[in-house]
Amino acid sequence: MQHPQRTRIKICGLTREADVDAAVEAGADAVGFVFYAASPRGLTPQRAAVLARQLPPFVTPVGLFVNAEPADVAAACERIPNLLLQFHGDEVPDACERYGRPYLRAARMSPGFDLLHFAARYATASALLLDAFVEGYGGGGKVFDWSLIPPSVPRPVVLSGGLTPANVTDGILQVRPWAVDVSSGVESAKGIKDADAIRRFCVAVREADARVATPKLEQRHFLT
Ligand SMILES: O=C(O)c1ccccc1N[C@@H]1O[C@H](COP(=O)(O)O)[C@@H](O)[C@H]1O
Repeated sequence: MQHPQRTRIKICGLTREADVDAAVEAGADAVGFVFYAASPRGLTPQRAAVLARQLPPFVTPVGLFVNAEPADVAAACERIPNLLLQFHGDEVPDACERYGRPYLRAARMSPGFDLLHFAARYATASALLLDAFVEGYGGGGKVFDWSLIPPSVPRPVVLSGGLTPANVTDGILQVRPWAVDVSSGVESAKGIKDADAIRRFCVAVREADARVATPKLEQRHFLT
């Protein structure tokens, strides 16, 4: 019997109305807005709020922050009331929890990184987003060695880092994550998404789902 899980899809780093439409039409569950001035995908809360108003119900806006000032996170939360937070810098647990909102915590994966210790430290995270360790915190389009992920992680896992329409099926079959997240792998230029690549990415995720028979990661707390 086919496993009932539908891998959730987040398309990150959106900056244009047309890209939001493309992500929604392709079936994305979440779209990410980067509130990090050093990123070529960086947006102001005002601009992100305009894009977020385009989202239909059940598509979640996610705000990505890298060591942001609390006032800046709060300002984004005020502009986009249903914003799910994603912390992608060096934020300690208290800094992630202080807004009283669900949050994703990015883990920068490299050999020797202790993901289980990280998961225990960020036990209040809605999910751990696993990205490759790169200079400049993320969005580098770099794949990490998926075998670094322990077979059982006590939080839902969002697989990220260098995913593309060509490798996401393998990633899902190998890791069996709760969700996948992509940015540079569906771009034609930094901050400019390619609608066809977004569509092919989502099709590749569904192909993987169709091939998944049993969950690999421990996610029973989610499936009950
Ligand atoms: O997108 C960015 O510029 C960025 C900057 C700082 C931290 C994270 C960033 N992006 C996020 O990194 C992961 C992986 O991205 P990619 O698919 O490898 O390009 C993803 O969550 C991006 O949104």
